[in-house]
Amino acid sequence: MSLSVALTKGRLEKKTVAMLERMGYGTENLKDKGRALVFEDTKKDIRYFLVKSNDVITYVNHGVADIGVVGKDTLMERGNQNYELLDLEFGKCKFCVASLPDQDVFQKVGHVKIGTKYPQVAREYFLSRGIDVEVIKIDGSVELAPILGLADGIVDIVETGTTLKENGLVILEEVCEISARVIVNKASFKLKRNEIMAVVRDLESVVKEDAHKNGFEG
Ligand SMILES: Nc1ncnc2c1ncn2[C@@H]1O[C@H](COP(=O)(O)OP(=O)(O)OP(=O)(O)O)[C@@H](O)[C@H]1O
Ligand SMILES: O=P(O)(O)OC[C@H]1O[C@H](OP(=O)(O)OP(=O)(O)O)[C@H](O)[C@@H]1O
Repeated sequence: MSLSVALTKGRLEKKTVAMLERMGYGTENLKDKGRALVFEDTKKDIRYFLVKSNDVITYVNHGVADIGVVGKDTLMERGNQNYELLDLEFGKCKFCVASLPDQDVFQKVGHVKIGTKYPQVAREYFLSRGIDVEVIKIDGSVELAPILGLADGIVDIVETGTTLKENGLVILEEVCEISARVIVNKASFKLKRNEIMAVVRDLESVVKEDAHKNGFEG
C-alpha cells in the first residue's frame, strides 16, 4: 500500500531530505522541487507533501498523510492525537523563558505578562509553576516584547542564543528540549503497519548511526 508523508518545509526540510537520501529513498524530486508541493519518491511507493509545521499535524490528524515530520514545539502547542514514534535528533533547540536581566518574571509580585508564539506552552508552564500569567500571542520577533514593554518576559525557542544576546535578553529557565519528531496517524498505523514500520525503522537506523558516530552510544 502506498504511503503519504507530510514534511515540514523551512528549517527542518534540508535535514529531513538528507535523512531520506541516506536511507536510500528516491529524493530527486524533493531536492529539485521548484514550486511543486507534492513529490513522488522515485524508488519507493511514497509521496511527500511539503507544508508548514502546523499543517503537518493537520494532514496527519485527518489521515491524509499517514506519517508526518514535525518539531516537538508544534506538537506541544497543538496537542498530539497521533502516535509519536521517533525522535529524529535534529532541529534541536529549547523552549526557554527569557527577559531583560533586571526583570526576572519569577520574582515578580502579582501576575506576569508573557509574549510568545506558543501561548499554550507558555500558559501550561507558568500554571505548573503556580504563577498567575497573562499570555500575549505574538507571531514573530518575540524578543521585542519585553524591550518595548509589551510583556515582562517571553517564552520562545532558543537555538544558538544569538537572538537573545543581540537583544540584551537572558534565559531565566529552560522549559524543555525540542527536536524533530515522527508522528503517525492512528488509523493508518492499523491499516498500513508494515509499510509504516519499514519507514520508521529506516529512519531509526540513520538516527542510531549518527548517535554512534557522535559517541553517544556503545
Ligand atoms: N532557531 C530556531 N527557531 C525556530 N525553530 C527552530 C529553530 N531551530 C530549530 N527549529 C525547529 O524548526 C521548526 C520549523 O521552524 P521554521 O522557522 O522553519 O517554521 P515555523 O516555526 O513554522 O516558522 P514560520 O511561521 O516562520 O514558517 C520549528 O518548529 C522547530 O521545531
Ligand atoms: O537562538 P537563536 O539561534 O538565535 O534562534 C532563536 C530565534 O529563532 C527563532 O526565530 P525565527 O528566526 O524563526 O524568526 P521569528 O522571530 O520571525 O519567528 C526564534 O523565535 C528565536 O527568535
